[in-house]
Amino acid sequence: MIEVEQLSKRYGGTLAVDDVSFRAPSGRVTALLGPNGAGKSTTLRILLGLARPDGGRALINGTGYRELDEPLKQVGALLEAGAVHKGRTGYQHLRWLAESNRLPVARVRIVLEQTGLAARGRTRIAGYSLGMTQRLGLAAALLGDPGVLVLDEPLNGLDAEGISQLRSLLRQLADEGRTVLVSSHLMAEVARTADHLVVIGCGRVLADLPTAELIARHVAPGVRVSCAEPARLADLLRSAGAVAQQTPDGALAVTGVTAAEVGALAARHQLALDGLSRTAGSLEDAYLNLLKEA
Ligand SMILES: Nc1ncnc2c1ncn2[C@@H]1O[C@H](COP(=O)(O)OP(=O)(O)OP(=O)(O)O)[C@@H](O)[C@H]1O
Repeated sequence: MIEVEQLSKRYGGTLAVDDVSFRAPSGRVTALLGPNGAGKSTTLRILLGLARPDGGRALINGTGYRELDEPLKQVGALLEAGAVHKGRTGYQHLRWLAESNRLPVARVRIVLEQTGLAARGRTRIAGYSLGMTQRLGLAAALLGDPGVLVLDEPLNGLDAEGISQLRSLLRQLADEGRTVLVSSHLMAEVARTADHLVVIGCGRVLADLPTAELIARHVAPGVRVSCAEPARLADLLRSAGAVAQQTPDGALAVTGVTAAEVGALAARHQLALDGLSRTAGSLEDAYLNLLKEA
């Protein structure tokens, strides 16, 4: 369990983290989501004892990181690609980490397997792609078999297959009862992985809610309509107070009116419709709306 309580941190004139509170319970994938510079890394660095807060506190299993017993067995962390010895192989790097932290060396093979690096364990890190370096960081985080995982932008550099594998791995780790906290600025990718979102912008919490609720609260369902005279229909819809935008395929994406109202308006003006359907708002739209509202 992770608890962040009224955390703040200032760097000169910048309030990087401004009274941030949230919880990440065990058994759940929680995403800390926000644009670049929102304060995600600073929050995670404080949580991991790498920066001191000006106010508030961040606890892991009820304790500050620096007070944890055998921290690597309790918390696995992936921060921005840290210092690794590029001349070593992935296997050697993890083995060195295990030995220097008194962790069982048998864990090395397990985490290489878990992160899809088993076939590249004997390759020098200098030859790793960004995605492979990211997997190696994740393998290092998992080495102590920790109950809490804190991963800063773990999706960065991964290709579609890597993202899908990471998603399954995070889900599995949470299903095993672990606490998984992931930061990202990529709404679409995170939404399919996380159960719960903590959205931050300019150092403040803008939303703290189940992923599914974000759509319901922050995006209006819309209508998709196509006809032979989209520009005319768009004018009519706008006069009726709706927001209508032409999509690349020539249809109109409309919000602010129901599908029935669009149908009735078209009928009144004798416009034949080719298609009319309701659309759900996308998470990406919900996220952008939320940031805009803030
Ligand atoms: N060590 C530092 N010294 C000065 N300013 C900093 C420092 N670390 C962060 N900041 C500033 O604090 C704010 C929050 O940065 P932070 O890195 O926490 O955001 P972020 O959400 O993680 O963004 P990104 O995705 O770009 O890393 C930014 O304005 C950043 O410039």
